[in-house]
Amino acid sequence: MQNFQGVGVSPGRIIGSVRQMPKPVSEPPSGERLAEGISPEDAVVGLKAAAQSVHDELKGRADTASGDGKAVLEATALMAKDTMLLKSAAKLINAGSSAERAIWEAGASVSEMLHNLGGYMAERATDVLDVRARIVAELRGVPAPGIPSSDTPFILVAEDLAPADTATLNPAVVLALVTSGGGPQSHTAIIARSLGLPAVVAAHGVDDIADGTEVYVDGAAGFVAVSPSEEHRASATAWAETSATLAEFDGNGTTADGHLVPLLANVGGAKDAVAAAGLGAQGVGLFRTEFCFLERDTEPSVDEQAAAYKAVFDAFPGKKVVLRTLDAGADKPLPFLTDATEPNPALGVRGYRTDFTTPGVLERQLEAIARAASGSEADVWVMAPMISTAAEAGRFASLCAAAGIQTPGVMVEVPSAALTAATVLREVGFASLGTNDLTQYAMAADRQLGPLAELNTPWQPAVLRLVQLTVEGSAMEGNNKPVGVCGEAAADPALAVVLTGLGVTTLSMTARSLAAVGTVLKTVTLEQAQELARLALSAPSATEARDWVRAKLPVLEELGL
Ligand SMILES: C=C(OP(=O)(O)O)C(=O)O
Ligand SMILES: [Mg+2]
Repeated sequence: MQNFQGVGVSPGRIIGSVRQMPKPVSEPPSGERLAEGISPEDAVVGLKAAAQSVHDELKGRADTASGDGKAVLEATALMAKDTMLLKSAAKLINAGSSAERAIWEAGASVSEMLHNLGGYMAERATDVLDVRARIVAELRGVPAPGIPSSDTPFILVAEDLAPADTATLNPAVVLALVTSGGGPQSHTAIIARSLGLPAVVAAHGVDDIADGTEVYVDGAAGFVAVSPSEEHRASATAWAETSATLAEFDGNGTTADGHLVPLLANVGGAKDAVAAAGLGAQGVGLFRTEFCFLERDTEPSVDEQAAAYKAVFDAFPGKKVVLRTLDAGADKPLPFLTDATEPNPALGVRGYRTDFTTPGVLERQLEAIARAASGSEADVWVMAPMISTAAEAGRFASLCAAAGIQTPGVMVEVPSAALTAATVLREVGFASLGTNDLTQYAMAADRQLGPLAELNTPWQPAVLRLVQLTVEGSAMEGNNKPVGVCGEAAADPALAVVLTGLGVTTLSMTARSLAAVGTVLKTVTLEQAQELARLALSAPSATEARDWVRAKLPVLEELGL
């Protein structure tokens, strides 16, 4: 039996068979020629056959899909038979190029042409690149790129997942996620928690597990075992039973003694918002607006943005919705705002800083938000990501005021903002702690890197101290501005108790975690939460902070959390 130890990022114990995420298709070498003995005619016939089978595969998946997914798959399937694409590839083959290189180059020119046409056509540009990669994979006889399609449920093993993979991940067939890379705050972890899938990241060596191998995954312990034992089977069955009995969130975030901590949801668009409202979220604490436009390489119009935002506001009439302005860059590139060649993107022009290099986009976004808010019944708050100084906070507040937005705020996710919270909060109405980035920057550890996963946990006492300083800063000079948490820390029930003890006013998380956090929070008084916060702050390491706090919360073990 072979075991792998990684970092558990989303609880759940399950047994299933592995499917590896295929490696991205590499570019055929420039100038690659037709192999000896293959005539251009034969190569063209081979190319057409490969294109046809890519078309048939995508079409087959479209036939069983529904909604947005169906439309995307149908459009991509058609692209595989696009005459312009195949004709220009055939021309290159006739001039001596290999079929792989020919379709690669033809795909690049068709994609560029669509991109230059703008509007709807420009959105098809990435479909062409997807299709050419699939055709090359078919010609090479290797698996198609992207999340494997399957009718039978499987455990997805990957190096890491990109935010865009979410769109094609079907939670009905993916049972759990395991990655060899990725940190606890990576997008794989965020996606897993939002889908309620057990997940383990930074599990070194799992890339070598063969497709079809049966494994046991424990998403709380960060453990993966090949050839599950009887004990593992019993444990997976027990989890299936307890997870079904965890009471639904009753829409009232509170400690045992009635100290209210509203539990809000993190959403990326209207679909998430509707689901979150259904799961009892008391509002939205983080609306990641960049998630509405991840596939876009042109700036969405004000009308288009207003429609996307209003659809989220409409899911929460009379409730608070905290919208975050575009947080492009680093792990979430948006081609119309970010420079893909930056040497160090996490420390680069991302979040609010894109306004330095691409002025105008933020103002147009604020205009769209104001328009959407004025036609909705939600209580809309607006915050900027990656604020580092009080001056930036002040400028953001002025831009909001100019757009008619009443409640400006900031994300506190850069340590400088936490350390100067008193002056930052003088400029704006509220703060929301982004513990994912706050951890990455406090520990100088890229949140996407598996080998740094141990550093990259919000249980680090240094991170908890920054949370405490932010809360203290907010109370100084009579500011008393609300300070919430919207990083992944809020979704960890034990850490949610600690954060409450540190004095944060709201906790925002993936809606799937509301029930667990709500249940555990109700088992402690505010005073007990404060005691646990002191305990965590005094720990010499993240592991001890977590272990010490968990030992005082036996309810976690009882619920399998
Ligand atoms: C909530 C956060 O923002 P994101 O994960 O989108 O960077 C964070 O950094 O904690
Ligand atoms: Mg962040």
